[in-house]
Amino acid sequence: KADPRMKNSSRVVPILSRIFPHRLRYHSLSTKLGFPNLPTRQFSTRSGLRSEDGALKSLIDDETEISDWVSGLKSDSFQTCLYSSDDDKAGSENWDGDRHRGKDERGGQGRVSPGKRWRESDSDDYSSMRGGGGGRDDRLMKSFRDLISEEYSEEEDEYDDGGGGGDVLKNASGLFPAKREASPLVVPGSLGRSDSYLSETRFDQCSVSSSSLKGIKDAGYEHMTVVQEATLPVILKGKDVLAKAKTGTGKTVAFLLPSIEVVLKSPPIDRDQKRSPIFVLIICPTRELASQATAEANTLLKYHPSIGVQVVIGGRDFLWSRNGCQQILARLKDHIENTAGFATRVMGVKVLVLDEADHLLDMGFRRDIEHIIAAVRQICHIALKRDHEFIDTIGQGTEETLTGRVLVFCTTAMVTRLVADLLGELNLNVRDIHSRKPQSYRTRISDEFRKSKGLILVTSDVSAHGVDYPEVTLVIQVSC
Ligand SMILES: Nc1ncnc2c1ncn2[C@@H]1O[C@H](COP(=O)(O)OP(=O)(O)OP(=O)(O)O)[C@@H](O)[C@H]1O
Repeated sequence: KADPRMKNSSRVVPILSRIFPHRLRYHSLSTKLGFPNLPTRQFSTRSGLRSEDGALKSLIDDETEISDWVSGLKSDSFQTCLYSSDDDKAGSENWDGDRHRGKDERGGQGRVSPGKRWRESDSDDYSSMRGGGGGRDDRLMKSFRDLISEEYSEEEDEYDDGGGGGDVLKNASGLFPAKREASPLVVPGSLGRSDSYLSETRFDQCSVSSSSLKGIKDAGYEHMTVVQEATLPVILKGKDVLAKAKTGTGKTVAFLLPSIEVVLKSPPIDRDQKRSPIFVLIICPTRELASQATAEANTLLKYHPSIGVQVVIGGRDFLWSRNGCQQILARLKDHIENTAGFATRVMGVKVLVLDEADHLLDMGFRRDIEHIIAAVRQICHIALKRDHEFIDTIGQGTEETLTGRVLVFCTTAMVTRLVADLLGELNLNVRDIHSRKPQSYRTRISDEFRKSKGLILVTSDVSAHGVDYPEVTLVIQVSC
C-alpha cells in the first residue's frame, strides 16, 4: 500500500547519464603530506563491470519495470544532501571503513548501540552504504553538481516546487548571501584554521525542536561547528545542499539534525500502517561509517521516542572492493524487490544523504552513483535541485593543509615543469626551478622555499648540487 503522503507531487526526476572522467591520482604524495588522501586500492574502470555483474545489469534493465510500478507515486518534497569531506587526516589505510572520525577528541557519541530501534521487521540483513574518507577539490564538487543538475535543466519546469530559492537564501539567518549556485558559498570562518571547527552559534539559537536540543545537550554539544552552522538553516528552509567540510568537523550532525527536523514536520504516521515509512535515507560506503552515523542519530534521537533509526548492512567491507558500488545497487534493488515492505517504506523518503559522495566520483564511480540515484529516484522521485546551495567550509587551495617543505627532484627541465604543472592543477602550493629559468628567478624561489613553510619545490637536478634547504619534510625523486 502506498504511503498517502505521496499523492500530491508532480515531479519527474531526470535521468542522469553523463560519464564522469577518471582523474589523475597523486596518492603517495597526498598521503605523506596530509593532503586529501586518495585510495590506495586499484580500481578497474567501470566499463567492464557492467557486463560482468549480473546484479547491476539486471537493476538497469529493470529500471523501466520499477518505473512502471512507481510511476503513480508522488512526493511532496524531497531534500538531498551531498556531503564531502576534505579528509586531511584519514590515511589510505582507513579506506576500508575503520576511519576514526575524531570522536575520541570530542567525545559525546556512541551511547546508544547502532540499530537499536526499528530492527524488528524486515532486515536480518544489515548492509551499510557510505563513501570513504577524504574530500576532493572543487572540480569534483562541481562535477557532482553537474552530474545531478545537468539533465535537470531539460525538465526544469517540472521541478519547480515553488520553493523560491532566492528567498530561501535571503531569509537564512543573514548567514548566506542571496546568490544562486554559480559559485560555492565559502564559509570564511573555517578556512586555514584547523582548530576553528566550532562556530559562535549555539544550537539553542536555531529553530530546532526542544527534544532535539535536549539530545544535543546530552551529547555535550553547545556550539555548532562551522559546517553545521552553515548548512542547518539552509536545509531547514527546505533547500538542497551540497556541502564540503573537513573530516571530523561534524558533518554527520549537520545532515542528521535537519533530517530529524524534517521527519518531525512530516504528517503523523497512520497507526494502521504495518511498517513505518522511511523518511530519511543515508547512503554510506562502509558498515563502520553507517554504524557511526547510526550511533550519532540515536544520540540525537534520545528524546524522540517515536523516531527510529535502522542500519541496513549486507556483506562485510564490500564497498571499496572492485564491485562495491554494484553491490550497493544490487542490495538496494534486492531490498526494494524482496525485503518485505521495504519498497513501500522507502516511498516516503524525504531526505536523501549521500555521505562523502565525492570519493565515489573520485574513484570513477560516477556511473554507479547515477544508478544509485536512479534507483532511489525510481521510488521516491528525487534529485538535487538545481537551485541547491553549495556550502564550502574549506575553500579553494590546500595551502593550509601543508605545513612542511617538500622537495621533488626531477631528471629534466621538461619533467620538472610537467610535475609542477600537475601539482599546480591540484591547487597545491608549488614552485619550480630548472635550467630554463633565469638564475635570478631560481635564486628568488630558492630563498622563498628556505623561508616559507607549506611549499612544494619541484626542481631539476640543477638545484640538487650544493643546496641546503632546512627542515625539508619530504624528498621525492621522480626518475622518469
Ligand atoms: N557541535 C559539536 N560540538 C562538539 N562536538 C561535535 C559537534 N558536532 C559533532 N561533534 C563531534 O565531533 C566528532 C566528529 O564529528 P563527525 O564524525 O560528524 O565529523 P565528520 O565531519 O562527519 O567526519 P568525517 O569526515 O570523518 O565523516 C564526533 O565525535 C561528533 O560527536
